[in-house]
Amino acid sequence: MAAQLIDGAALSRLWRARLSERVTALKARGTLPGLAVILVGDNPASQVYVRNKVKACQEVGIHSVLETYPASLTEDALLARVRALNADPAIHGILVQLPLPAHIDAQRVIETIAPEKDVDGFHVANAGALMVGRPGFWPCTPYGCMKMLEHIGCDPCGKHAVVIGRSNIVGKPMALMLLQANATVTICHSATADLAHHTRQADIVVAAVGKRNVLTADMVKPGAVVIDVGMNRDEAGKLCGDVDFEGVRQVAGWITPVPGGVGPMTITMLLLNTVEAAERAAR
Ligand SMILES: Nc1nc2c(c(=O)[nH]1)N[C@@H](CN(C=O)c1ccc(C(=O)N[C@@H](CCC(=O)O)C(=O)O)cc1)CN2
Ligand SMILES: [Mg+2]
Repeated sequence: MAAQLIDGAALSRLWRARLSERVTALKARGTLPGLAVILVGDNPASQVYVRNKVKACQEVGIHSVLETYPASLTEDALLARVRALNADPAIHGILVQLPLPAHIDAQRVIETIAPEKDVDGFHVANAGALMVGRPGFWPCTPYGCMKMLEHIGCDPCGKHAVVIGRSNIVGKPMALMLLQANATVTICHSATADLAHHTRQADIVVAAVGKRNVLTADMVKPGAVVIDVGMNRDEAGKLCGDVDFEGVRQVAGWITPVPGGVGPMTITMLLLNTVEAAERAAR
């Protein structure tokens, strides 16, 4: 039997309806949640993502401010903008769209965002909070994956989860979230000797490499939950993930599509973090 689909767009609609109610409650108490979105340069994919973020804010009643700058913006100028937003009481969340132009030190920019406004969850203070299990902000993509697991009733406790990829924004935080949920976690990466050996043992596989067909049907245990974080283009220019979807869906128990899977949930978790930031500020 073919795998069941984990519909990230539908789950997003559910979450966004709940978030609208939290925004209404905040407004009634005199707080309008505010998100600042900064885009530097003209990366076409980034332009789509920030536009979708602004649109999603409108949907749930969050006030958003989009600031766009040319790729020639200096690092100092960007840091000055971030510091000004840190001091702005109308702004509860600050997001700097990645990637940044090569002359800007992205990590330095992220470390300049006040941790309590770092709704991307990329600041070391938030990464550290996740590491030790303290409250903070969780990075949106892996957070969205956890919500998808919860939604299908997949409790990671006691399960073997294999995360393919070790980036700071997806792979590493994903592994920590699964560990916090009491999964046995294996992290695989470009130097892993026999990837299939690991993935075949997994109850949950998260593919977050940025390369097509990293996971094929022969690498998956029957019934496994497969989450595809990849965002690639095939030869025809069609959007696809890291997973060979047509093959793997014949073996897996659950699978996320691309598009319409993890992507929409990433934006929804940004909304959740922003509402949470405003609620914390209003306490
Ligand atoms: N500051 C950040 N930068 C980046 C992040 C991030 O979380 N914070 N993640 C990615 C890009 N990203 C969000 O910014 C993102 C990527 C994709 C989607 C999405 O909804 N994808 C759709 C398809 C969209 C399309 O048609 O191109 C889908 O999967 O259905 C949302 C957010 C890197 N940068
Ligand atoms: Mg750089």
